[in-house]
Amino acid sequence: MSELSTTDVIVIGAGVSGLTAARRLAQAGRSVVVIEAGDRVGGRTMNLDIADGVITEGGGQWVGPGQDRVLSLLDELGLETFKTHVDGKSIYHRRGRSTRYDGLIPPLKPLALADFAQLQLRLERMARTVPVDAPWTARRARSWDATTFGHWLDANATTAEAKEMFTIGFSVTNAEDPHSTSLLVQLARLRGSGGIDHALNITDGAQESRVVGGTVRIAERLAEDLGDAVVLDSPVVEIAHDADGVLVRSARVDLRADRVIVAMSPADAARIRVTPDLPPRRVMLQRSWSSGAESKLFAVYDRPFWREEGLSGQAVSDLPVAKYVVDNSPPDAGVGILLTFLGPAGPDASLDDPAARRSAFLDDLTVLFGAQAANPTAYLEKDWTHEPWISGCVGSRPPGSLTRYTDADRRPVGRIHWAGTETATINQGYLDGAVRAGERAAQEALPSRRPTVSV
Ligand SMILES: Cc1cc2nc3c(=O)[nH]c(=O)nc-3n(C[C@H](O)[C@H](O)[C@H](O)COP(=O)(O)OP(=O)(O)OC[C@H]3O[C@@H](n4cnc5c(N)ncnc54)[C@H](O)[C@@H]3O)c2cc1C
Repeated sequence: MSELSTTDVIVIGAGVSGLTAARRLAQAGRSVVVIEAGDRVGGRTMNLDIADGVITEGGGQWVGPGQDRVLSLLDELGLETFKTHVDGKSIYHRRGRSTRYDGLIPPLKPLALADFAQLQLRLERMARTVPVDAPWTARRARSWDATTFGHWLDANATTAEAKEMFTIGFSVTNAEDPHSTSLLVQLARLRGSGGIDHALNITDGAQESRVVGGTVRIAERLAEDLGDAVVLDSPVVEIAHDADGVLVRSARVDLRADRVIVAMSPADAARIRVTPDLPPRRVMLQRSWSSGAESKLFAVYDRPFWREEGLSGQAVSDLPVAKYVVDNSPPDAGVGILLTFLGPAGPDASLDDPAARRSAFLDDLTVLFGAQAANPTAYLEKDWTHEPWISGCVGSRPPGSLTRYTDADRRPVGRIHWAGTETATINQGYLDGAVRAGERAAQEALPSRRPTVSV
């Protein structure tokens, strides 16, 4: 155990949010220490190695227009982006039939297309009435928070095909079953992130670009600049706070500071003991936060062979595993990578077996892209339900939480401030939300000075 020392601000969690907060505080002349439980920085961003410097992203990977704070941070850190590959025809596969199409919108049947449009129109009209900073004050907040997005879809979709489209889009972008998220939460997210087209699209949307070298480079670059101020392998177990300062106890260091920023999802913050107790609103929010269960599955080929056939690599289907597929090849296309998202964990227990999952994914890819897809040179998976310090993918609030616990996600408790993408009002759940939350928490903690009185 190292000697007890002091700093202006302690940041707990070396994900994008915590490291951004630390950078802004250091830039403002504050001393800061970042304490991370794991043996690496980046949190929900990480690279998976394929071979010889070729990587793919196991966690968050895309950035897009409107995500101004993360785009500006990328510039500041000298990191470059490249466009997600979209050239060529995409595949829509439903009920045993594949259709190739150009552009963004899969060729749904005319009735389903009209249904999709009316659902989108209604959702966006409802979202416009939800104040992004205080969704619980919307006129219909109580009734929208009493139901789930999935139940709303069940009641308002008139075609199975349009409902399927929304379910696939929702599950991929939210890592959750639509029946577990409050409708009000979903409306607030739509309001804060540019609407449905923006959420679903590659071009002009949230999936437009990737970071050269992987998004984990953001955290790595931030940590490089912070140097020794980042302590790894040191899970924080307790925060003690009073009017004079905070004391943070972790596996490798105990530190005093004027303020602390907890930069992680509320579900993960629940593991840290706080004395005196947090307000019940905050405790209940943390306990009820549901983390998303989502895995990323990658099939790697010696080249993106589908491009030679005029295909973009993008597919939307009703197949068991590959419901949404995208070309995730590196910028030089030195290898070809097809990516799909699996989850939330569903009732199909056969997919619990890794070998069965791999084989079901490759079967689906073969249906979509032909026999060459059956024999990848490598297969990789990243499952976010087995991380020791991260309880899952981006999650959300169940019905009732937003109207009951309102802003307990980000309201400071004494000298404790909250960051993490889940506390953002704009682009919540995205990397951009993580940056915004870190910058907001740093701003709150700016009045900090080194504590002179012990806790
Ligand atoms: C599969 C997947 C796909 C995604 N796709 C995208 C995408 O394409 N685009 C996009 O914008 N976003 C995407 N996201 C979301 C994005 O990755 C997150 O919004 C962002 O990385 C969250 O950063 P954060 O700093 O808020 O939290 P985290 O990255 O979770 O950081 C929290 C840190 O706190 C640490 N910690 C936890 N407990 C303790 C403790 N007791 N003591 C010390 N440290 C602790 C954790 O180890 C972690 O490092 C995706 C996420 C996943 C998982």
